[in-house]
Amino acid sequence: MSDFRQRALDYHELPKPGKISVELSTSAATVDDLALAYSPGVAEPVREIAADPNAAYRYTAKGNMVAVISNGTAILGLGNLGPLASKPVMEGKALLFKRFAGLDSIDIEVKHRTTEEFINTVASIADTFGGINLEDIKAPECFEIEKELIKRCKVPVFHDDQHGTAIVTAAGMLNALEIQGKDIRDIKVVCLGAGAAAVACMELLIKCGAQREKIYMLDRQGIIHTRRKTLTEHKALFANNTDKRTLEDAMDGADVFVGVSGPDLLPPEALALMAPNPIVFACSNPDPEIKPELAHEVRNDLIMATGRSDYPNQVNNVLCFPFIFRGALDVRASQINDEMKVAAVEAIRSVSKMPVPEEVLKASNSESLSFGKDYIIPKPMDPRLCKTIASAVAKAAIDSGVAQLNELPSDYE
Ligand SMILES: NC(=O)C1=CN([C@@H]2O[C@H](COP(=O)(O)OP(=O)(O)OC[C@H]3O[C@@H](n4cnc5c(N)ncnc54)[C@H](OP(=O)(O)O)[C@@H]3O)[C@@H](O)[C@H]2O)C=CC1
Ligand SMILES: CC(=O)C(=O)O
Ligand SMILES: [Mg+2]
Repeated sequence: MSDFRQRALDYHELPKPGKISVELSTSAATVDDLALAYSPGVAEPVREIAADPNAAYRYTAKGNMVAVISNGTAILGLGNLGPLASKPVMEGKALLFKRFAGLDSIDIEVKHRTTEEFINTVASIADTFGGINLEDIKAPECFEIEKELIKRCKVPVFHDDQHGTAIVTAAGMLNALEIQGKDIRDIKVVCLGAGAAAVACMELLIKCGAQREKIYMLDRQGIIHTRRKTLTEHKALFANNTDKRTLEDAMDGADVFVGVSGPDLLPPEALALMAPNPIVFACSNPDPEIKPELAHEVRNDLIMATGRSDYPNQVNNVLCFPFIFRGALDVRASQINDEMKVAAVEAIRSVSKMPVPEEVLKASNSESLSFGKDYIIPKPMDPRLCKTIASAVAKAAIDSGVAQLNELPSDYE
């Protein structure tokens, strides 16, 4: 067994199995404490909440609690391995919520037969939480699930693989284009993958100025084009009126490659076909579409990013979901809308241009980091991310009319 594999297994097993636990937030030492916490005292907040559901924010942990919910149908790039196997990833997301944004989070893995059954299950428990983070649910079901749950739930529902990934990709891409001297309105984009992450990433890049007809999206059958039959609704939005059919056809002269598909799917020969000063976001986890070492061997003019922590330029939704929920929950937003997403993109971009604090250099084993080809996006452990993104998101929620609280928390300024 490789050393890293054993270390990863030990990390999850020891000192006790898993990565999260529940801690008490108040005293439960004496008879008097128990009389307040449980019977008879607990009846008082029960009555308050029965009279006014908003009182749950005052008397329970709801307002600082996010559920991470999956059915395990698209676990990272590992595929459909079922709900239970997704648990380490979902516990991991809960760990990241707590570590980076101080949000309490619990993972819930749902076994279901139909999409409707999944939707009903989540809708039935949604009120317990301040927000719902959907994770690793495959396309095309993820689109209907999110749309229906947004309609049915009073708390924000956010499919992280769609929007968290899109926000971080857009932030990193706008920065990378600036460094490579390319205009988003002119770029030819290849997107390998046509699922949850791909569709949302390309839609957000289009909102940022990319042209739909210059995007070539590929699935397992090659380029999605207008003569293909039986395309799903979301793939059809990207059907390109082209004679190109293969990845190599699409890569010829491309400025940007976004990989949200699977491991080692970008051959070096295809990378060699790209235009000068290309941008390659090989975001599949845990193994990217091309290994950075190999990509740098083929091109010395590229900007290279992956979804992993152990290479420069980690384009990963961890840079978004803890902070976007922090901002949304702090003003009790009823949803996470486009205004809040765009605010998050700009906030992430702004942190990447600030001088990097010593503690971040230390945590990332770097001697220096400054905005450039190997630092297009901040490191997740940058303590400025939380305040910068959360406050931008909370302000956008207030300005766009979806916040129930119309003032930022006092510690934001
Ligand atoms: N870095 C980050 O932050 C994130 C990275 N990702 C990564 O993106 C990938 C996809 O995730 P997600 O969108 O949630 O999953 P989905 O299951 O929704 O989509 C997967 C897509 O990849 C395509 N695909 C798979 N294998 C191939 C192949 N051999 N050739 C071409 N296309 C292929 C599928 O094609 P088809 O439609 O034909 O089945 C499908 O369109 C994963 O590797 C995941 O780790 C996801 C979210 C965040
Ligand atoms: C990062 C992530 O959410 C994924 O790879 O699915
Ligand atoms: Mg995911």
